[in-house]
Amino acid sequence: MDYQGIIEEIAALVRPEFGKGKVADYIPALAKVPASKFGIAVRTLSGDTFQVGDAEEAFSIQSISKVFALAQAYPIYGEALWERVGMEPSGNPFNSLVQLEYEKGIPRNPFINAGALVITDMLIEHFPKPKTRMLDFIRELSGSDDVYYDYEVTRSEREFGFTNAALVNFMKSHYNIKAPVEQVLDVYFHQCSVAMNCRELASAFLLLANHGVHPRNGQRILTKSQAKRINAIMLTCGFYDEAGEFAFCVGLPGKSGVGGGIVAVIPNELSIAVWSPELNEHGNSQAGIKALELFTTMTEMSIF
Ligand SMILES: NC(=O)CC[C@H](N)C(=O)O
Repeated sequence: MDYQGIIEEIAALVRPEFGKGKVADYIPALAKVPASKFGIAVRTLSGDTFQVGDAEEAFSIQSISKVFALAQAYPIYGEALWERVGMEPSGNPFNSLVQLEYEKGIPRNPFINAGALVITDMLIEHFPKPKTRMLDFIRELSGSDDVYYDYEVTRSEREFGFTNAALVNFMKSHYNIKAPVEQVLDVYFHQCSVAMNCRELASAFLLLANHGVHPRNGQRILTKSQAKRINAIMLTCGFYDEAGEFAFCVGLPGKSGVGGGIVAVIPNELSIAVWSPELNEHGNSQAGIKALELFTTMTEMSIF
């Protein structure tokens, strides 16, 4: 398959999407990123890399980090993890508060903010240095020591993190948060501010195309079943209240972030990362979704 030709064609075809979305500004540091950035990287399990545009430029991965957090917590807590967070799509925006009250402080899934904050709390309970461990884990998976915390973004998240603070406080009142509220927010804001590029992201997500085995050193990080389940949750919950449409148009498990990144996985084959900072009304990359839709259409590859 001529992946290089396909992604180059996609980079040209998505141009009309530019200007239709809006760069995230509720985290002020993200608003500074030029809207015109665009990159795609494809990594195959057979060891090839294909890339186009700004695929080597680091950006804020934001909620894509929720997958890395879950991939650390799941092997430690096993199925007990699901006692504190659910596995159902929320049908609500990523930072929604409403469901939490009806459902007594148990978030719907690990990819909305509330659920990710519970996973962060679990990582704090287990690891003496969860922030260092997060970075080490992502560096190990991506094979790149260049992955870093963008502290300007971390500060910006903290300064305007009132909704996340509300979520943690509410869950703490339901005893679903164990660590101090400030610590949970600190680790979570760091994890969201991880900066890396499309190539590194695509490399890291090969883990989930490879049934939980690190594709380069052969180390098993997740059981086959855990990898399947994380992919299932990416498919049903990875795009919040747009998860149905993403499955409908793209047909792959994936995860987005408000930095404009999206990573998707074709099990047994490849992973693909796209970056374009302008977001649609659901907080997902406008051109990124279009690019992935074109990718599965042109390659005729999806999980369905
Ligand atoms: N959807 C996202 O990428 C949101 C992440 C962001 N850091 C937040 O917590 O609001």
